[in-house]
Amino acid sequence: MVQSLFADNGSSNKFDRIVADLMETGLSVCDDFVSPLLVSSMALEARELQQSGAFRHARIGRGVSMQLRPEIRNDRIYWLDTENPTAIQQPYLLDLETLRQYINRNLFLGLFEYEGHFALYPPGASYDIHYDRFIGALERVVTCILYLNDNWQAEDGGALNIHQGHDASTLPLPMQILPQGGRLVTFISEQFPHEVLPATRDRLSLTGWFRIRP
Ligand SMILES: O=C(O)CCC(=O)C(=O)O
Ligand SMILES: [Fe+2]
Repeated sequence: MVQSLFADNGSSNKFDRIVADLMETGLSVCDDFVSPLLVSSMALEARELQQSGAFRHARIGRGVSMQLRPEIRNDRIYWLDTENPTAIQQPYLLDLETLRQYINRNLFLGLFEYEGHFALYPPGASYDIHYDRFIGALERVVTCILYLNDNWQAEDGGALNIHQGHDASTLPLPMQILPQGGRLVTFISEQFPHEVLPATRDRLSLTGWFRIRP
């Protein structure tokens, strides 16, 4: 069953619920967005890519100002080829396409395409507080993070810490969200500064953004 951590608005499906949360608060946490079987298949695919050396140290910034800054961010990433998704990625990307259409229909954001990467945070790795939408990445409008971890416990750490942004929020912020497998966190990128806290075990996710035309 799909559960929303926020208001039960009586909507019938996960896309309606996420859209209702986005309209109300700018942020949605949807458990079981993806089935456990698909979570483990995607996690296995990410592991195989990592073992074949396909992951790269993540950088910050964009274009010429892109740089390695491990003191700010030290996860490893692998960009999806969304034009040629693997059979394992396809069901999730199809769901994201449905979500994109729901968001456009209800929030009129004109979201145009999706970009995303697997991210692996080894134990102790973190990502300092930041916005996903900034000068140089203004086309990123909605952030979607799918977690791919089995049986995550609070004592494992690694929470996504959502902070108060420029505008007052109706949410109780800061809010910590654990990277539980199958959980999708969606938020308006410019609305929430956020950080990834260090974990005691590997932390795997598929992070992406719906973009507008630059
Ligand atoms: O993995 C997360 O919980 C957040 C990752 C993130 O903030 C990013 O990649 O921009
Ligand atoms: Fe982020």
